[in-house]
Amino acid sequence: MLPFSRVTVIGLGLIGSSIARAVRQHMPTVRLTLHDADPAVRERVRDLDLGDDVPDTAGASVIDADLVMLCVPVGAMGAVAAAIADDLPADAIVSDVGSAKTAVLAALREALPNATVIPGHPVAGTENSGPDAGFASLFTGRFCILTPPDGAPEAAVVRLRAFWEAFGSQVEIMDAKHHDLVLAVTSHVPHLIAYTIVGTASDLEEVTQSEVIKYSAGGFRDFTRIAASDPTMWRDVFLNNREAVLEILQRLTEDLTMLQRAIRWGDGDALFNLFTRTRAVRRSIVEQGQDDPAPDFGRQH
Ligand SMILES: NC(=O)c1ccc[n+]([C@@H]2O[C@H](COP(=O)([O-])OP(=O)(O)OC[C@H]3O[C@@H](n4cnc5c(N)ncnc54)[C@H](O)[C@@H]3O)[C@@H](O)[C@H]2O)c1
Ligand SMILES: O=C(O)C(=O)C[C@]1(C(=O)O)C=C[C@@H](O)C=C1
Repeated sequence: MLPFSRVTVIGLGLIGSSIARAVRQHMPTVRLTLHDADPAVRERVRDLDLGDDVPDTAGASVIDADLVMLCVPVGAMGAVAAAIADDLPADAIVSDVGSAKTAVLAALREALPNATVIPGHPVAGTENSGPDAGFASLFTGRFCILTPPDGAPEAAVVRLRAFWEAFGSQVEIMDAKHHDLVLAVTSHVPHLIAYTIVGTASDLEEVTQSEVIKYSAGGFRDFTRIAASDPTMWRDVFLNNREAVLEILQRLTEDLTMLQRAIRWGDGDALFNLFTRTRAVRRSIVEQGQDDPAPDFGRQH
């Protein structure tokens, strides 16, 4: 049996449009209602025929929903929740896909104090944005982390888990604060490093823009992919996961200083030992199949 029969997705960019496509593919009988604040996006979503209905207001899109999935930038979650508050059915489950969880949970609970709110985060994405960037298999073989607050109804968590598992995601349950620390290490600070190195390279007066493009065949090219990620989304992630990001940045700064000293004083052992350890990390990720864009978690889809 399907966990939900009337799903509303608000925010039809990369993630929202991927969810819409995955719902169509894996749950074709679900009634799918889609809304985006941007009229051009709504028009495109209608052209792409991603849902059954594309109302012009957020309120109208949730009137008979049993699941409302918020797929807007983290900084817009509170405003969207406030916009649907009057029209949300009492038994609907509200979830989201935001990359930071503590701030989103607080914003959703403030705007929707009586609703069942179960935040989530599919750990899957690309550097692209908008309704054309989405694809149905984005979540297949990827983790989706749910961060239910204390006292969240277990039945609601079970239904949301079933929703993501239908897309082939592996669902994990985590405390929101712990999520934010883990993701600061594995996603947020790595993006900041990519933004920094690409920014530094393009600022260097001795190196021209054309040389940056010409010689970016190797590692730098991988950084440029990450540094092409959506500016609004990432501005909001850093402003809404301040504490954890600053804590990890402090650690990173200390480690960089240690490396600076090793290079200055010719301490080859320190460099060699670190690089040996990091090579082992990469190899264990590859062995676990996590470098594969769609590892098989042993489930039939
Ligand atoms: N891009 C990724 O790799 C990735 C991965 C996992 C989670 N996320 C999270 O998913 C969310 C969406 O990211 P995305 O990459 O799909 O962004 P996106 O820029 O592709 O799409 C966001 C959409 O939200 C719409 N929007 C903005 N404010 C709105 C509002 N107030 N009401 C209705 N619609 C509004 C925009 O018009 C846009 O169409 C973010 O919270 C992000 O942190 C992103
Ligand atoms: O592969 C990418 O382009 C991503 O950045 C995806 C990525 C990540 O850091 O892993 C980015 C943000 C998310 O919240 C989840 C996934």
